[in-house]
Amino acid sequence: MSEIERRHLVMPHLQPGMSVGLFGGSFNPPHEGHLLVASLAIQRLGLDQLWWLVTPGNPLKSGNGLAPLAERLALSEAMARDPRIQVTAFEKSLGTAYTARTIRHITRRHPDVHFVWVMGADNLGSFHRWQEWRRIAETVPIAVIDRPGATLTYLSSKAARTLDKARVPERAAKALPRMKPPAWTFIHGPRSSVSSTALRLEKNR
Ligand SMILES: Nc1ncnc2c1ncn2[C@@H]1O[C@H](COP(=O)(O)OP(=O)(O)OP(=O)(O)O)[C@@H](O)[C@H]1O
Ligand SMILES: O=C(O)c1ccc[n+]([C@@H]2O[C@H](COP(=O)([O-])O)[C@@H](O)[C@H]2O)c1
Repeated sequence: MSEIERRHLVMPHLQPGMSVGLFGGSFNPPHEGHLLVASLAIQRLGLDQLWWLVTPGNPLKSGNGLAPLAERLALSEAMARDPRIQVTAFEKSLGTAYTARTIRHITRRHPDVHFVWVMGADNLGSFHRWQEWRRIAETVPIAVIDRPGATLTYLSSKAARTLDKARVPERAAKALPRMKPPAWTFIHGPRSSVSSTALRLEKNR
């Protein structure tokens, strides 16, 4: 295992009462869109920390073309300069790529911290295919950040329809981390149309 992987296997340090965003992704590679989501979430949700959770591998994506974890970590570190952003790969040490298991582990270990799952609007469209997605929504509040091409996803996605009654207005976003789940909101703000897929295609051209 590389040195950078080893350094990122430990869960970041926390204090009781903190509000912490959990921003999971492949980051293959990380880009400006991720930074925009991170800063918007920190600002609008009033977060003390945002964990940039670099996944060992999205269970719904083929591993084809997935850069090594060490490379994705190094690029993420170089990009996320805000001290409130903690780049971590501790899911690898848990031996899971499933978000439900990650969240169960984190919330049991830190019952005195207010966690909120952060994801782009495109992920809301496939959220109902994630393992134990209902359990995730019952365990932590969720902030969905607008993304070009996915702005209206919340109208059509199975998860959004199922969780309709748990949706809170965007103006209540600051209170979201302390709300009893299920609770979710959709956050609008500056958008970026960058994607890792486009960057990989450009690189291989
Ligand atoms: N430009 C963006 N705007 C809003 N959310 C984004 C943006 N890019 C990525 N995200 C969100 O960041 C998280 C991690 O995404 P990921 O690392 O898969 O990047 P991606 O650009 O979507 O990658 P790929 O094109 O390979 O699917 C997801 O929740 C995704 O919705
Ligand atoms: O737990 C699942 O079943 C699951 C299915 C798809 C995606 N996820 C998680 O969603 C996050 C975003 O993944 P990605 O590849 O869209 O960046 C990342 O943390 C993945 O591990 C989780």
